[in-house]
Amino acid sequence: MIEFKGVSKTYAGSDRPVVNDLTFNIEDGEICVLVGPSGCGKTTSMRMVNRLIEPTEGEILIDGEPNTSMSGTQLRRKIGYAIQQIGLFPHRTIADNIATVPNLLGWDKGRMKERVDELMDLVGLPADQYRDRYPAELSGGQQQRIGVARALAADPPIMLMDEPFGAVDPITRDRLQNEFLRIQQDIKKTIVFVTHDIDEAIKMGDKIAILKEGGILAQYDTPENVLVNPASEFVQSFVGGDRVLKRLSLTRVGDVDLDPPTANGHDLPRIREEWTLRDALSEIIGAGADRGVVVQNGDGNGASSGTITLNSIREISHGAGAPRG
Ligand SMILES: Nc1ncnc2c1ncn2[C@@H]1O[C@H](COP(=O)(O)OP(=O)(O)OP(=O)(O)O)[C@@H](O)[C@H]1O
Repeated sequence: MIEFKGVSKTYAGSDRPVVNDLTFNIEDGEICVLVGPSGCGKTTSMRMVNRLIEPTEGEILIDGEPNTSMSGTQLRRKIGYAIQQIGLFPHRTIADNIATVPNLLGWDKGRMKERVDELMDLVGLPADQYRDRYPAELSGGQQQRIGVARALAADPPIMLMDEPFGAVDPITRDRLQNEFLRIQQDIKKTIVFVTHDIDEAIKMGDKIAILKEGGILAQYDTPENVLVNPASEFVQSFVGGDRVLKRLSLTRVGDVDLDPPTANGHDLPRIREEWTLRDALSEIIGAGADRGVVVQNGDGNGASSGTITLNSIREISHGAGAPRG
């Protein structure tokens, strides 16, 4: 667990904190997304975890121990770091880039090679094809995968990720996010993830910490609760007007109570169980129908497990209400 306890940061030469009295806990195996407008202190907050920046007040505990009591080597072993600018070394091969931290930790060559191959496989770039290339020979999306692999290299329990999928087009970004969520199901790291994009925060976060100007924590909650019960006008406007749609993108068709299969459903749109309600809504409306036939497997030809209607989607979306208090 990572615990922020009354953490503030005021940079030298300024009289105003950019991070102000942050107190919250990040549970093991969870992705906590720090999100908020530009300059609200997201990166500063994250970099205090691995002590690239020291707080002026308060402390950060990792598994109950203040991070100030840990050596540089201990912090590197415990905490991986992936950033938007990627920071791959241009004159080192992909394999050497990924092995940066194991190298610093003095791993032997065989163990390093094995780990590099395993990670390249994990992020979907076959080692025999890519290990000896240089960063400039990879696309932006491939470079970001390598950035993530490098951060994972020494198998740290904690990962800090600063806009790790920021510098690519929206489609590649969506793919990288999905891949990473799939990987996370297996590796279960404790992750601090910085983004300025609320949609990314809602998609990636088990919890979201919404910061506002001056580094003040506006709300810390699950994506669902942030959408349903925004704690203030600020959170409500930051989350945006299409909260109902965002909420629908949190729920999969397969997770809701369906109506029974219809007998004459040939003309109805096919809705896959793994789709989100938002995808289902768009497919049903696009087909000019009021319901769709839910099918079980990915190719759309599977057995029908039921019917989903516009009415039931509307009922589910009703939870998105006014701000609390
Ligand atoms: N080394 C520094 N010295 C002085 N001020 C700094 C320093 N680093 C950041 N700041 C200031 O602290 C504030 C918070 O910066 P930070 O990078 O943490 O914000 P952010 O929320 O990550 O922003 P962005 O989304 O734009 O990256 C900003 O006003 C920034 O100008």
